[in-house]
Amino acid sequence: MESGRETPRLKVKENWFRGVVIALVLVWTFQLISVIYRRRNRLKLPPGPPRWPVLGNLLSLGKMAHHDMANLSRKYGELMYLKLGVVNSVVVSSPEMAKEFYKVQDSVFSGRPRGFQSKVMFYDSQDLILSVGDHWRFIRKVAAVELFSPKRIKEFTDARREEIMITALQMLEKGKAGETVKADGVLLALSFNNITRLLFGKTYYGPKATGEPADSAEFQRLIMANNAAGFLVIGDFLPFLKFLDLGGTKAKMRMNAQAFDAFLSKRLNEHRMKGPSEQSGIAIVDALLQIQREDTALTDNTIKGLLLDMILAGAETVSDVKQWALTELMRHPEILQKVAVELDDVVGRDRLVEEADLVQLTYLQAVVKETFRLHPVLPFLVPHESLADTKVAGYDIPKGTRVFFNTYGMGRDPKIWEDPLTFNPDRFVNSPINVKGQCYELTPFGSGRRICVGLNYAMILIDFTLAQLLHMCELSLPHGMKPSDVDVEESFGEQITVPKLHPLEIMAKPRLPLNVYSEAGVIF
Ligand code: HEM
Repeated sequence: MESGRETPRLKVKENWFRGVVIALVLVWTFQLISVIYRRRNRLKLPPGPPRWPVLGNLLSLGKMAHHDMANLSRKYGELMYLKLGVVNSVVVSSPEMAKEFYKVQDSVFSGRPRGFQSKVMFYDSQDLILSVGDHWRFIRKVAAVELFSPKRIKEFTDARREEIMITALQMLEKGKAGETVKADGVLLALSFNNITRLLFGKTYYGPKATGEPADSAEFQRLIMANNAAGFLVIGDFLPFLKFLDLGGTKAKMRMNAQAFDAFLSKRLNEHRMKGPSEQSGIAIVDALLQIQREDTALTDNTIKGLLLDMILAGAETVSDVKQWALTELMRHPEILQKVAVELDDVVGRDRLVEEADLVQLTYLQAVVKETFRLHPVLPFLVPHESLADTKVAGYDIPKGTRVFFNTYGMGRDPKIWEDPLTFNPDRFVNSPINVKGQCYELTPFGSGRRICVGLNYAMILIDFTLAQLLHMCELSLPHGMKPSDVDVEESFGEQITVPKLHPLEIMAKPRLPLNVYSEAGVIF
């Protein structure tokens, strides 16, 4: 007896069994591949550029992906297919086609892609921007009804005015000392202060920040670290490279996710302990905690995800739009002059702008629309994903297809706009086109059921800041610089936004009688 050792017969049997299993796996894999292959071949996909094996069209998109998408779709048409690694994608480039996705098949295309970032940073897509299905419906309702209702937005009017005054004062003080300001810095600080004041009742930027200095330093560090990390993870497109961490993006995202989570958990704990303060509106975090007390489906992770959405989606977008608008105004003194004339007609020179004036500032609104058209800060919006197999314009769109709305290309398309490269707000004067998702040639906030939930709030921030700054301040360029020297170079790549590459530099001087400032508490 050879106890503890295998007999030759047993070994033969085992090898035979292994062989059969391997053969079966191979046959099954082969069958699966051929089924997928046959199915793909049967599909009638929209036209698109030739694809490389494995990489597909990944190499067709460079650093300025929105330029490449716009150029390619000029060649391949209003519905273009791109294969980004393993990800089926379509690019939508005409108002008619956008309507098909946003309206006719809104529910089919209401999904969002998932990836490494949504998993580690956004609580496995438990936030609002990245969630789908019933969970999305639940938070969307909370956000639309409880957080961004007209009543709630109005409650924060005083807070918005105060924050804009702080910015105007800062600019005027610099101007008095003969110094210019970099618009990106002051506008970004203003946007983050507006958002965090809405969310937590505190501000974390600038000398007048009301948050603890350590919290302010951490918040600012996190914003910079998040931008530095980027948003693209190659393994989301080429799964066989999932084990790699090119450029350390995944490690950076994990670290940022932990630090954001710690920051947000601290805010939740503080507000749980203190309860709401009603100084100027109930902070959104208090409103969410109140809802949580009545409906436990609103978990801490969902609340934190939603707060993170608003921090990351609602500040840089708003400040980038304002900077692009000011840039175009400084390049076009005749348009700036028309804005000033309107402000003096509507508001006069013996008081400051109030939010109630905005509805009458129709030329300024046209300037903002023209800014959205020529400089969309989200050039292909936030991608959607199809939740089922479907057909569009006779083409097959498989389930899981990513949808990019080519707003950059559409905004510059001569088939849609006359003289599209010229900044001309007059095209929107007496025009029915608005940015509320009903006019598919101009959808900077998207459209349909997933339209930006912060749209009305964002528009007030943009219009009010521009109106107030342009009414209070005489803006000029640095000494020796001509309007034609102001560049419109874009940068792309940090997150999915397109800010101005070189910050706009401006000098602010008072343009109203000095008593108007002192009566409003702005002393410089
Ligand atoms: C100029 C400023 C802004 C622009 C251009 C913008 C644009 C967008 C776009 C294009 C989408 C996706 C729409 C779609 O999928 O069809 C979106 C979604 C969203 N935005 Fe904004 N946004 C801005 C400001 C804000 C602000 C101020 C907030 C909140 C404080 C906000 C919060 C959100 C959220 C939570 C979503 C996800 C909605 C959902 O998926 O159901 N955004 N935004």
